[in-house]
Amino acid sequence: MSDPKQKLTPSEIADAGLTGWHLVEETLTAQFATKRFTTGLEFVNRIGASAEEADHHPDLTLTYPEVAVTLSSHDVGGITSRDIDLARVISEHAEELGVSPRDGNRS
Ligand SMILES: C[C@H](O)[C@H](O)[C@H]1CNC2=NC(N)=NC(=O)C2=N1
Repeated sequence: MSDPKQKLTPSEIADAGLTGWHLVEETLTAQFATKRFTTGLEFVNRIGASAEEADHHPDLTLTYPEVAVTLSSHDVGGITSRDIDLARVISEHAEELGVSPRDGNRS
């Protein structure tokens, strides 16, 4: 899982063991229950900063009371280690803010 340009297989993605993230049509998606709009906004800002740092960018939807995240690597048309790494960072931000993934299923 080290080559950031290598498209990962569904089983490699499952092996990453990401809680709350789901494989949907070549993307990795998660919904986080934020309870308050301002918490969602802070969550989105932290994700944005990490995305800039990584130079890898998710699709984000901020609503009340949820933030939806979709990750994929546009250049290869699928999921790479860049998405897995960013998903982990996003899950860490969620934990720090007390934001929980909508369910605990693994992808
Ligand atoms: C040059 C720069 O690294 C690329 O354009 C990056 C920027 N952010 C990106 N984000 C995502 N999700 N996929 C990409 O292929 C991508 N490419």
